[in-house]
Amino acid sequence: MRTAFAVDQIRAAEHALMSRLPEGTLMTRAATGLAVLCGHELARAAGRVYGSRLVVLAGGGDNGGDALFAGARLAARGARVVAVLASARVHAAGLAALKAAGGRVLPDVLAGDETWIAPVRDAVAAADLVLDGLVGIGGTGALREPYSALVSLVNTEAGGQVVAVDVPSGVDASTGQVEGVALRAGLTVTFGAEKSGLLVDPGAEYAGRVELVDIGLVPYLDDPDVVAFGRADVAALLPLPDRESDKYRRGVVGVMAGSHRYTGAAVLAVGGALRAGAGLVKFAGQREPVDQVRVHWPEALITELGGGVSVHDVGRVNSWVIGPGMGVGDDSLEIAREVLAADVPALVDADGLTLAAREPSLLRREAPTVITPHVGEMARLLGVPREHIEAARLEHARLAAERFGVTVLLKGSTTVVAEEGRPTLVNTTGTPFLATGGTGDVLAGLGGTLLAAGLSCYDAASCAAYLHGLAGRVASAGAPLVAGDLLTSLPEVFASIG
Ligand SMILES: NC(=O)C1=CN([C@@H]2O[C@H](COP(=O)(O)OP(=O)(O)OC[C@H]3O[C@@H](n4cnc5c(N)ncnc54)[C@H](OP(=O)(O)O)[C@@H]3O)[C@@H](O)[C@H]2O)[C@@H](O)CC1
Ligand SMILES: Nc1ncnc2c1ncn2[C@@H]1O[C@H](COP(=O)(O)OP(=O)(O)O)[C@@H](O)[C@H]1O
Ligand SMILES: [K+]
Repeated sequence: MRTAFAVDQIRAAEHALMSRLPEGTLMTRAATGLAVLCGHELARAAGRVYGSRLVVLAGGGDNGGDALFAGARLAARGARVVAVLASARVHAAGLAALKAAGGRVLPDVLAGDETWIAPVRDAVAAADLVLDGLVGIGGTGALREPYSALVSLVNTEAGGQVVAVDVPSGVDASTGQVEGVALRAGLTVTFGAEKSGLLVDPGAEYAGRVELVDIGLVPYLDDPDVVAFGRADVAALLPLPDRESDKYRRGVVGVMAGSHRYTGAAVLAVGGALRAGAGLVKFAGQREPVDQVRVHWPEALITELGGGVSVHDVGRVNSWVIGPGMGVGDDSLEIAREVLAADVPALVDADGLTLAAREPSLLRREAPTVITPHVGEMARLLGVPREHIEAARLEHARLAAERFGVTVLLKGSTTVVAEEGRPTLVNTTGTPFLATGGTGDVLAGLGGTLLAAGLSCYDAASCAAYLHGLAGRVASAGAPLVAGDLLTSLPEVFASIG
């Protein structure tokens, strides 16, 4: 399991650790680790450290100090290092070390004219590696000048590897938010512990690959702010059938999905539930989706609603999945009320969430509830513009979890799972090829089966996101996928988790 922390947690741990060590020890550890990793990058890109070209961007805080000391170490190994100073108050000892090792300083960025632009651009374009020590965890708000101009220049002109020191400048280390410009790194070398903002978009996208340098902070950190499951975490939670299993013990999933317009949603949600290992799937819906589910999944038990047949006729289930393609009319609202009145865990998706935005009491249940909104559905539920949600996924997923008292799986480029009292989970599997109609329906079925098998909402949502993302990768292999391909890939994914 990967763990990540917010800036105030890092600061508290840093404070506790620093009080036991001679001054400067942590920066020495950080800069040493940074220089080693940059050395590897240079060896890979330029074939060697000696003679390679390095540009160090240094801001006015300790982030700049780290970069200058790392630059000094690489200069001592024969790299040709030039520094660009973005503040009048750069780390004095770091700058002195760089100069003593043979590093040079480029023309004054702060002079107030534009004479610095051409030499800095040429140096950045020719560099084998650019080291971003402008702003780290001390950054607040959108980057100011000249930082933002330097970052824009590196983003457009860098010909070689770009390495962010601790955090890409312009990315909020706690939230991953970017106001204005931020540095696009190929590698982020972070110190002590991962920062939450490196795991969640947009920050994660700017960070590139993340390498951690251990500086001894771990014993001083409290519970993580954010976690990411790995294969072993999912394997430990996934229920596997044993000799005593029968279909009822494995879990009976009720699926309420589809409508005459959206028949496919029903087929995909039932497929997701079956392929995740449900003992039994009971499908309830209108005639058209019923006909389609019958054709595609003879394994499902079917209840056709209407004509005096209601949700009660479905009988006992261990969990409900409700929403994909079910429609948002008054009939659907009545059905949603009946389904969500059941005292079993429920996963509410898609149209179920549009109905809940209209009638929030639908989500006020005693039994455990997972909601799986995409950004548009989340915008309706919270009444905020979707751009705000995309910019601050952690914040809005947590807000919805608190406001509705449910577990929230917010879908999208970074899927996050939020539940009060638990670290927010960030899913690291997946592929942008999942952005195609119907893939969310498969996820809903998958999550419903894990709930029926007895997993908590948090575990079911987190495992479902992980498995769904892997299925996307297997199905896509770099090419477009269709939602049905996920169902074909799921057996391989489950087998690989073992
Ligand atoms: N944690 C640890 O254990 C260890 C941490 N270490 C390192 O310390 C780093 C934190 O250092 P830090 O506290 O000095 O802050 P830092 O990130 O350099 O930023 C402050 C500077 O940025 C500027 N600035 C801020 N916002 C800005 C904006 N929007 N636009 C423009 N400028 C902006 C701000 O300017 P000012 O507001 O002063 O004008 C000031 O100059 C951390 O990331 C890691 O690298 C390691 O050395 C050892 C172990
Ligand atoms: N850019 C992206 N990168 C990775 N996964 C994505 C991206 N966009 C969407 N997804 C995933 O694709 C799925 C889409 O689900 P959803 O929006 O509900 O579609 P539908 O309603 O058509 O089934 C979700 O699992 C979501 O996390
Ligand atoms: K930085």
